[in-house]
Amino acid sequence: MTQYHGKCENLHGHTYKLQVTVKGTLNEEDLVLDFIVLKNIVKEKVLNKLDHTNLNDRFTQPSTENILIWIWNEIKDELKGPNYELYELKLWETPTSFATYRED
Ligand SMILES: Nc1nc2c(c(=O)[nH]1)N=C([C@H](O)[C@H](O)COP(=O)(O)OP(=O)(O)OP(=O)(O)O)CN2
Ligand SMILES: [Zn+2]
Repeated sequence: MTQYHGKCENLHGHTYKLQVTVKGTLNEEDLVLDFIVLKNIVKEKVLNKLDHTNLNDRFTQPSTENILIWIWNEIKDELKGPNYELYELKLWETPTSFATYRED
């Protein structure tokens, strides 16, 4: 992180884990949202843009918090359907360090 003092100001990598939560009601197939559709949106809008890139090229400060806000803005319109909407994001930087983002 560029705007951080401590061990994390040095260039380093993480194996992030992202959890996307959608809320809604059942459709005519008794699904809120097909997992396959959800995964394709996340792949196209998030993973293809961030995975194996230098996050410092996209973010002034690649904190978990800033990355979450960016992901939210990338997928919130895609995840707005007649019966569902984006509810919450959770992003793990390490198995023990994570942040959660929601707009209430
Ligand atoms: N609120 C936040 N705090 C920190 C963030 C962040 O994004 N938001 N990021 C970092 C660093 O990126 C750092 O890599 C993470 O630190 P840490 O959890 O200590 O990760 P380690 O892999 O070094 O874990 P160890 O438990 O020390 O092995 C810092 N803070
Ligand atoms: Zn880090």
